[in-house]
Amino acid sequence: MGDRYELKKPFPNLPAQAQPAVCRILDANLDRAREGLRIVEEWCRFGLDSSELAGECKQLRQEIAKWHTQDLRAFRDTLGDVGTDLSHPQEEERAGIQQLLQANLCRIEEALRVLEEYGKLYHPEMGTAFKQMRYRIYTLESNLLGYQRQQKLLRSHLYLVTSESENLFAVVEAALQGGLTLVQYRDKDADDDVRVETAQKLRQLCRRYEALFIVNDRVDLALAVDADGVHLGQQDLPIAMARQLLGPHRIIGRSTTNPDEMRRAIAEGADYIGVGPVYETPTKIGKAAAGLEYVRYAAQNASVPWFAIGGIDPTNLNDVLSAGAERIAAVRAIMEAEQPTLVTQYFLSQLSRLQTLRALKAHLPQSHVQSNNLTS
Ligand SMILES: Cc1ncc(COP(=O)(O)OP(=O)(O)O)c(N)n1
Ligand SMILES: Cc1ncsc1CCOP(=O)(O)O
Ligand SMILES: [Mg+2]
Repeated sequence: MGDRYELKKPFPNLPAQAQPAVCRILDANLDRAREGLRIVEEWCRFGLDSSELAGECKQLRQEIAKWHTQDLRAFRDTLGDVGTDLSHPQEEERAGIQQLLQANLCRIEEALRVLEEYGKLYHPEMGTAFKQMRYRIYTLESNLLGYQRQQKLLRSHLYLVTSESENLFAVVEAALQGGLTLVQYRDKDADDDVRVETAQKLRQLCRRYEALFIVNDRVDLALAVDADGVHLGQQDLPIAMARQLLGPHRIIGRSTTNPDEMRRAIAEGADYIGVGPVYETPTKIGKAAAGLEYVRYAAQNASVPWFAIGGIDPTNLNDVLSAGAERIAAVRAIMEAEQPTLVTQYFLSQLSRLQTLRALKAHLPQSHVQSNNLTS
């Protein structure tokens, strides 16, 4: 195909009086699809640094452009278009990047569907071409969502695992206000109807703050509420089985208490692992501490993001970080805090200070690190 699609035989069946309207529909939707793609492409390029996803958007834009011939543009009549003033209130406000992307992907899909249907009247090959492009958008959407999740996971250094609480939503929201980006819903006792309702509400809350939402133990519940992923312990479903059920783009985390479990979790495809319990904890009675030794082992050997967990609070955080942790998970320290926002901010500030220090150390000569006491 050249730069523009060659019109071998436009309008094989359509009466002449309907042709201008169809041309205007095609012209408007060719524009709409490309505009939407450009918006998604910019995020893939500048927000996610993904040349692969940006490249797919660009290719689709170029394929659409080939159909946008002069014949169709010639029918444009913007002044006479009764629809130019119609805008949806939701177009005026976007809660965040996720919503912006979702809205534009939806716009592209709608435009491609219109092009598929009306295109069949215009040219024998247009319907099939746009149907294929619509399926490519579905794939793009799913890859984009998966990529976004992985990026967010990489950027998350603090993980709140919830416990039953009368103030569950208020505490989680307070932590989100403090900058938390990763939440796990953990409830070992509630009935399923309560679990579904609670998970749905937490899911909504996390969405509002653009935080990842993970469900503990239950793949079915994670799917039912469209969670970003699931956390599985050693006694829960095998990772391969969970992956089959969840598809390629949701996050799967696995608990590990020793090097052997770590090796297996990573080999089986866990996206992240829990490392602990670092200290004995009343949140998990009867579970022996794996200790700081295991944290040191993880710092040297884990090849996926890992969260030190178990008994971590502001008083011992420094010991855990000194053992090499860059990510931590906590239940009581946040769920039972008088000021969950402040504790969250404290954890995050210490974790981010550590990252800065380690990045600095990696770029400075060793003599400078020692003489300026930049050890952590
Ligand atoms: C981040 C994280 N790490 C470890 C666990 C513990 O999971 P598991 O061993 O399955 O125990 P329960 O939480 O199910 O009691 C976790 N939940 N999160
Ligand atoms: C769920 C879990 N898995 C290992 S330790 C732990 C509980 C951590 O809770 P806390 O932060 O209150 O000690
Ligand atoms: Mg479990």
